Amino acid sequence: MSTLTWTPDAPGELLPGWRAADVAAADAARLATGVDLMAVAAHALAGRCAALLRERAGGVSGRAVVLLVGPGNNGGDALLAGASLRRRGAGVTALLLADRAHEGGVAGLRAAGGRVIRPHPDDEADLHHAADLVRDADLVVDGVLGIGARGAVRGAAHDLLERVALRGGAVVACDLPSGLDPDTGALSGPVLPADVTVTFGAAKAGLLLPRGRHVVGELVVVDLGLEEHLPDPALHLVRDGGAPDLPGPHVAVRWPRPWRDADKYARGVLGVAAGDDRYPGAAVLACSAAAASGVGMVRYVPADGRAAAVDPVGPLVLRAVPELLVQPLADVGRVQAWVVGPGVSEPDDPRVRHVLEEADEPAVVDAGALQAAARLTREGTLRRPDRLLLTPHRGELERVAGVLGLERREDAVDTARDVVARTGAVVLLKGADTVVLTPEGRTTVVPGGPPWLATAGAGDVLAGVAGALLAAGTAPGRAATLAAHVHAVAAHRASRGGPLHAALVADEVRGVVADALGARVPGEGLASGGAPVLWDDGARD
Ligand SMILES: NC(=O)C1=CN([C@@H]2O[C@H](COP(=O)(O)OP(=O)(O)OC[C@H]3O[C@@H](n4cnc5c(N)ncnc54)[C@H](OP(=O)(O)O)[C@@H]3O)[C@@H](O)[C@H]2O)[C@@H](O)CC1
Ligand SMILES: [K+]
Repeated sequence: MSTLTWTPDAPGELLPGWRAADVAAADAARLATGVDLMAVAAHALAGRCAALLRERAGGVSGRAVVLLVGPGNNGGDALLAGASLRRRGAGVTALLLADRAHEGGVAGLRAAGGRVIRPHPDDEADLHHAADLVRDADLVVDGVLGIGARGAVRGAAHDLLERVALRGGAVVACDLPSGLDPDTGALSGPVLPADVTVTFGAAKAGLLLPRGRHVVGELVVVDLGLEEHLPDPALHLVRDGGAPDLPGPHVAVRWPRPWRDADKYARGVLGVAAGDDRYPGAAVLACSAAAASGVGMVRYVPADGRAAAVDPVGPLVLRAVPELLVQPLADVGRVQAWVVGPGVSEPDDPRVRHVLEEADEPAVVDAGALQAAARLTREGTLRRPDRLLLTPHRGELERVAGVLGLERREDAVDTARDVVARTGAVVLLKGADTVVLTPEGRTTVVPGGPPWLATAGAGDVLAGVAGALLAAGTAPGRAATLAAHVHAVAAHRASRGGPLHAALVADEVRGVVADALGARVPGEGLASGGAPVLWDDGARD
């Protein structure tokens, strides 16, 4: 479970993240206006450090603070914050871990009465002493590297971090945990996981991405007045409602809700082409989750064009969702969206061919239909990919990329981006966190469910929720983000810290959506007064 929160409480539902180069350019533009950004940054950093010391060590005065200082301005921030903490009575020691250090910062700390030590990188006794100081500190400020970092931390800082990485005391990262790539969140070398990361000007994308999130702790974004100098964000992170089991405002604002006299078609009719003799449960889970998400009706389409009377899966699905219709592909009535692929084991299943090559309705393409989508892309016969939402986990994504002949990438998010570019469909990449990427270039990170959610059938539930949203007219990118968030929140509820299974997650979906929408008056339609039934302003988030 991620502990990432952010303050000050952002008014929006989404936290934007930028690339380091964009933030550096905005920094430079803002600096040119004559503002002393480092002073503002250091002041905010010192304030958060003092608060953490009060929380964890009962005060600031007399507490031991160690600054890990690298060669650049990141170290300068830490030194100036250290000077401020020293003036508040803390004992502050700076460990200079590179061959140079920010001069103004060193002078500032010395003037305030702080101690400055430069451990020799090749001297075992020096490093040992430094490691002891770090271990005994009430608070460590990581100012080794910021957005100027290239690769893993090197030199004395590397050796020291390796020795102290598992210490238990409080850690505040200055701008970002050193060793975390500000753009991708990739961690290289030893990294000190932070209790709080105080980041300057704008959240860096890497702080919000799955690979980096778990070492960030609480994220504090310090306002440096960069807004007008920043381009569009590289990505967004969806926020929860204050705890992982509470849905965030994103859902309340965007979930489609029925108008007072909406009929079932207005609510959305979903075709579910899922499950077969080998995997009947996938159909049950997808249909249950769709029903729990507010779909108007589900038409379940059995394998092999079988009639309802002879299909063995139909009775199971009907037991779970008595109001649904079981209809063979040849007789299926009107639907507004599809879920295709969960529990489909035959690569040539006619249901897959129908949805991917003949249908025009939006579709969630999962599991057994993913490779077919890749193959049809290659053959140029995938019908209207802009209506499709592909929902692979990492392994499936690799296979899709393989079928598409894409170059191997180290980071799954990069692979997903390539798949989006090649197919023209939205991709929802499942993992510890979910990442949604759209052809318009929007990337949204949705904090994941508990680790217990890595369980058979979890993806079938997600597909059902997303399918219900597509049937209601929600655009694929937005449906993906909403479904992933509701799914993760439902999983937190189902788990309550313990094991879960997919059917329990499906059971929680209805309550999560109801809680998210609870503030609205039932039957009154949309606060926005928009489209009569369900709304979608076309935004692709
Ligand atoms: N700009 C502004 O207005 C503001 C900036 N602010 C602050 O400045 C920070 C950016 O500062 P910065 O540009 O000096 O970069 P920073 O990350 O401190 O270090 C770069 C140095 O590290 C070195 N180095 C690189 N990789 C390395 C490695 N793996 N292992 C070891 N060394 C490595 C690299 O050396 P090089 O490799 O280039 O020889 C270079 O000397 C930013 O994060 C924020 O905290 C705030 O005060 C707000 C206003
Ligand atoms: K840092």
